[in-house]
Order: sequence, then C-alpha cells, then structure tokens
Amino acid sequence: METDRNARVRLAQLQLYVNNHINDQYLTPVLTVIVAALLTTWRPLAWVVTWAVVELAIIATYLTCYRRFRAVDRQPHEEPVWARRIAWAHGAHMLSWSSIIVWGWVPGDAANLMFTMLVHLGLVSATVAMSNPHRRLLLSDMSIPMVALLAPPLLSAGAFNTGLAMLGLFYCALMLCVAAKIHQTTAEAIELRLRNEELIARLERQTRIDGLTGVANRNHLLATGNAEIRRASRFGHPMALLMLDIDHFKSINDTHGHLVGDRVIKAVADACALSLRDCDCLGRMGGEEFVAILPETDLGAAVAVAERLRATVEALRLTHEGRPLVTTVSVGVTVLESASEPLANLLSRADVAMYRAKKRGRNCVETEVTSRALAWRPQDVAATV
Ligand SMILES: Nc1nc2c(ncn2[C@@H]2O[C@H](COP(=O)(O)OP(=O)(O)OP(=O)(O)O)[C@@H](O)[C@H]2O)c(=O)[nH]1
Repeated sequence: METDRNARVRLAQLQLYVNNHINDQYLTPVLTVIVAALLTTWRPLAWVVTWAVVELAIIATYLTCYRRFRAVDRQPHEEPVWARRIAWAHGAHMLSWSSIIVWGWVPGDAANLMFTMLVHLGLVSATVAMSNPHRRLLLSDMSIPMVALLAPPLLSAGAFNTGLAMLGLFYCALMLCVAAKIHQTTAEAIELRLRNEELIARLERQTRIDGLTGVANRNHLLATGNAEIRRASRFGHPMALLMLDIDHFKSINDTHGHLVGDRVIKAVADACALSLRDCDCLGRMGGEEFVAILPETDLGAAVAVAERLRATVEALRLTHEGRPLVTTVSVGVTVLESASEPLANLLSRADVAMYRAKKRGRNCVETEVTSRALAWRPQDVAATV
C-alpha cells in the first residue's frame, strides 16, 4: 500500500512536470528562433540553422511524449517507464541547448561568454521552476545546463573567468537548495492530496455499503431502486424487485450466538451477490432481510432469478463446530406495474409475497402483482414519452 502510494506520488509529480512543460509548444520554438538569430552574430548561418532545425525536431518529440502521457490511463507500476521516457525526451532538449556552449562559445570573447552563461542561467532557473516535482527529471534536466554554465569560464584562465565560475557555482548551489525545498513541498502536498482522495473514496464507500455483508446498504439500495424506476419508466422497460428473508434465523442466533448469525447473514449475501448480474443491485434492508433490484427483468425472469437464489442458499453447506447450519430463504417477487410507481409500492408487494412464502412453509418463492400490472405494458409508456 505504502509502495503503491509512493509510486502514485511520483506519477502525480510526473503529471505536474508534464503540465508545467506543456506550454513549451508556444514558448520554446520562439526562444529557439530568437537564440538562433543571436547566435548568427558569432557563428555561420548554416550551423545555426542546423542547430535550430534539430532543436525544433527535439521539441516536437518531447511534446509528443507528453501528449501520450496525458492521453493514456497510467498505472502506478508504469511510473518508472514514463519517468525514463520523459527524462530522455526532455534531457535531449537540454543537451541540445547546452550544445550551444560547445560550438557557439568563442574563447576570449567576453560578450559571447556572458551570452552563453545567461542562456544557461535561464535554463537552470527554468528547470528548477518547472522540473522540481520529480527527482529523476530534475537530475536529467539540471545537470547538463549546470555543467555547461560552469565549463566555459573554468576553461579560460584569469581572475575574471574564475570569478564568473565561482558566481555560477554559487548560483547552481542556491538553485539546488531551492529545488530540494520545492521538491519536498510539492511531494508533501501531493501525498496529502492522495491521502484525502483515498479517505473520501473510503467514506463514500461507507455511505453506500453495508458494513457486515459488503452489499448495498439500505440508503443506497433505496436510491438505486428509485433511479431504476425512473429509468425503466422513461424507456418503458420492465423492472423487478425481490425480497429475501432468512428462515428461522432467530433460532440460529439463539442456538449458536450472534457472531454465527452474522456469519450466516454474510454467507447468504455473498452467495446471492454472486448469483446476480453486475447490473442488479443486492442490498441489506436490515437484520436478515435483503432486497434485490433487477433492471430489465419481467415477472417470469424475476421468478426464475428468485428460484435460483433460493436454491443457491439452500445448497450452502455452512457448519459451526461440526454441526450443520441449515440455511434457507423465503423470497417475495414483484415487478414495476406502472410508470413512475413509488418504490414503496414495490417493497410493500414484495413484502406481502415474502410473508406468503413464509406461510407456505418457507424456502420457497411467491409473487405479488395487482391487476393493474396485467393492464400495463412497458411499450405503452415508450410510445407516449
Ligand atoms: N446475528 C444477527 N442477528 C440479527 C441481526 N439483525 C437482526 N437479527 C436477529 O434476527 C432475528 C430475526 O428473527 P425473526 O424476524 O423473528 O425471524 P426468523 O427467526 O428468521 O423467522 P422467520 O423469518 O419467520 O423465518 C432476530 O432475533 C434479530 O435479533 C444481525 O445483524 N445479526
């Protein structure tokens, strides 16, 4: 979990880095042209044009890499791969700019030296400002312009050049401290955000899920039921509702204790949830009573589902201390009978049916529909909406 969160923090740092750099598409081509124009003062036009063309191609490559990164659904374990790709793509850009030193610098020409140093001061500053979120990228981006900033004055003798090298060194040290601080702050902020997101997701889950069984709780079940009624009414589709109650549950509690009773409730919920479709919603109404909302299901299909659930629970072979726990359910079935019918009506009909099943001897399925159900056809609604 902790390793996963670390990978997610680094992934978020990569995201920040890419977001920071995505506007390079407007800035870097313009800067390339301006710097190239200035370089023509010292170097032959053909060299400068070649450099500018190569640099523009490198910019296009790393921007493509960023766009891909933003377009895909990234998983935490892929972070090192993306970090490497992005570091290479942007590192090439930094190398290209730093190459100005190799061929653009004219030894002994102070104005030219100041120009190349200024370019690299700018690169180091921008790198700190934009690359700080991610250690790997900071390294790949910063080390090249830093070397390029310090190398030229060091290569020339004299107090002036030594002074410039010292200044450059001081500036780089300062920027490294600033980068470390920003890195720490952003990492903390990202980690806090991720923890908050996890917490919110857990809280949201808790408001929907029944703590004992893991199926929907009463509130979520009722909300889903109402939403499914609206959808079924709007499109004129059928919808069914089942009510399941564990038989003689009180005697399980009384004989084996509440903890065993809880285990039985959980086992029944698990078995029923596994037997339903993904689009169905199984919820615990309370105690040992469950309700299943079945979208796109007419009465015949709903009875078949109810029978399947009943048989599934009957087939459970639960034991406690070597003794079998006989577990069965009685199921009441009903369907949506008219457009926008209140959920309470369906619950009440399913309840009536379920109690009829109890009276019939339990471990069976009963249905309850009123005569209006026979008159109402789903397609009538579809034709009028
Ligand atoms: N272990 C446990 N027991 C619960 C829970 N909620 C309700 N109960 C108990 O479940 C029992 C339900 O019993 P009754 O409603 O009388 O029904 P029954 O014994 O299942 O009998 P029939 O429904 O008529 O088959 C009661 O004793 C409740 O205290 C729970 O979350 N865990």
